[in-house]
Amino acid sequence: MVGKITVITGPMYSGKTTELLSFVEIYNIGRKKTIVFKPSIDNRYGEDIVSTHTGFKVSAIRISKSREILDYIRDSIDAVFVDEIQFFDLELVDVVKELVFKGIDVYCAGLDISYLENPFETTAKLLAMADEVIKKKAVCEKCGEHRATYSYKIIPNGGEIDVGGKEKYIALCRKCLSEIKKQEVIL
Ligand SMILES: Nc1ncnc2c1ncn2[C@@H]1O[C@H](COP(=O)(O)OP(=O)(O)O)[C@@H](O)[C@H]1O
Ligand SMILES: Cc1cn([C@H]2C[C@H](O)[C@@H](COP(=O)(O)O)O2)c(=O)[nH]c1=O
Ligand SMILES: [Zn+2]
Repeated sequence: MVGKITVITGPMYSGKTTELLSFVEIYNIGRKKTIVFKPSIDNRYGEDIVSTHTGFKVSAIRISKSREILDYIRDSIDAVFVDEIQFFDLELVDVVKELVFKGIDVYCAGLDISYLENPFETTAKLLAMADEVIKKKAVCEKCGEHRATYSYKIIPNGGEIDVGGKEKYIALCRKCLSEIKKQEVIL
């Protein structure tokens, strides 16, 4: 038996973690054995927790390197969930392959592009391998339409890897992002 790969992607606030955790619940209701991982760099909500922006939380294992996932895998595990995949090293791709060939379903959630609009490589590679891709949109914080595909950094410092929330990033649609960029050129 082989497992399947599902990747949930989109900008910040688009509901990626909410969707990931709803799949965790579905497996748990079906009395399937699940395990959730997050990168140790993401220290926003405490050490051993994955949380949505609305505060819904589940227990998670914090890891620094993708390969550590394999240390926690037992024969009884039915599904593995990984949040914030954009922060993981590229070896996550091989780890995910190994898991699906063991018959485990793997669900990954994370940003597709940075605020500089560069694709996050680990997400991009997993998207290419996925059996199922769920692309989410957020509400644009400028025009209010449910069309936001970009995470815009309001304080343009701190680098491309920079953990944070609303104090640093907002969700924007393409039209509003292009308007803001035009203003940035004028200023
Ligand atoms: N601009 C926004 N668009 C949509 N939801 C937002 C926005 N800002 C805050 N939220 C809240 O964020 C929740 C989604 O949180 P979460 O699943 O953690 O998203 P993600 O993992 O994609 O950042 C929504 O249910 C909503 O309550
Ligand atoms: C756009 C962007 C985001 N980040 C960081 C900011 C947050 O800590 C996470 C994304 O969290 P979410 O669950 O999707 O809301 O990523 C970053 O480091 N670099 C970026 O360009
Ligand atoms: Zn907009």
